[in-house]
Amino acid sequence: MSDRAAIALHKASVAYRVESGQAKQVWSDISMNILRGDWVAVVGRNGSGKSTLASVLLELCPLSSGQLLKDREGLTIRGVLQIPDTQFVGDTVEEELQHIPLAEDISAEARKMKYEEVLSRVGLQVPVGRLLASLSGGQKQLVNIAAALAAEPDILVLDEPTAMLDPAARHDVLRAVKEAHQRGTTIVWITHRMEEVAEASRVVAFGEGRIAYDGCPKEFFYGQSSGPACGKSELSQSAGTIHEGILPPYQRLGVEPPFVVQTALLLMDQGWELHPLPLCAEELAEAVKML
Ligand SMILES: Nc1ncnc2c1ncn2[C@@H]1O[C@H](COP(=O)(O)OP(=O)(O)OP(=O)(O)O)[C@@H](O)[C@H]1O
Repeated sequence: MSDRAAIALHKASVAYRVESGQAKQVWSDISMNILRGDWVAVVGRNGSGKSTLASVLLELCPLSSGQLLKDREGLTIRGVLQIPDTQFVGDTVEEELQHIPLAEDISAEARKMKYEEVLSRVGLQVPVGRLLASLSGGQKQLVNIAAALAAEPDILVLDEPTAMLDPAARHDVLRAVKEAHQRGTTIVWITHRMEEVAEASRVVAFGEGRIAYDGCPKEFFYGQSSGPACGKSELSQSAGTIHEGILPPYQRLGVEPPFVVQTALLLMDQGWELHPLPLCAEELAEAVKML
């Protein structure tokens, strides 16, 4: 485990028991360090093992072999799972927020105001006494995200947190997670939305039960043309990590790049040199201005 890692996997394998009673191997021999303060985007096709990573990090799924290592006792890890209802412990919004650290002598009124503030950080405005069963899927997901953020964990694991959200709510969640990251929370963000990868300092791509790519987002989308590879020495030690080859990693993994990258690649195909290589609309605008 690297000195800078908050949490690490060492030669980790996971097997699920299936109906026939046999074990189905999902990962084998995965090693990776998640560094303190990292923002890791986890990508890969359906069934490639991303949610299994969330479950392993949250200690909901045991390893069949290998180790999950933490940098210290008491490291706090919170997660937001794909299906919000599976995470609820209470019946009302308020009951989901009761673990938030607050002064013991706080008045009922101040407590209610604090809960409303926590919900408003992700743009959710519902009465705190509202029954969870009466919320929409996206609203339920926002309750879980608000609760996880308010706990101010050392590591926040988000499994497709924006899958059910409208664009405004996605924007609010991204802003709130960025603020948590700036305060020092390490982020592990599992996503199929490639535009969300732009926020990350690092991309880990799963493919066929192993880590198929571990590196920076620019290299993930632009391959060798992104310049010198970003520091990877401390990251994945997976024996199967792929970095060779001419095709950019996203193409080898069969995922579709975000619109900004698609536009940039078309411009580059037509002979334009872009600086910087854009991952977001602001960078694309900057690169186009320089042409
Ligand atoms: N509880 C379980 N029992 C048996 N097999 C499981 C279980 N959970 C997941 N699997 C299998 O493990 C593999 C990886 O599943 P996982 O949910 O980790 O993939 P994923 O990359 O998150 O997929 P998606 O993008 O569709 O959410 C799949 O083949 C899935 O069928």
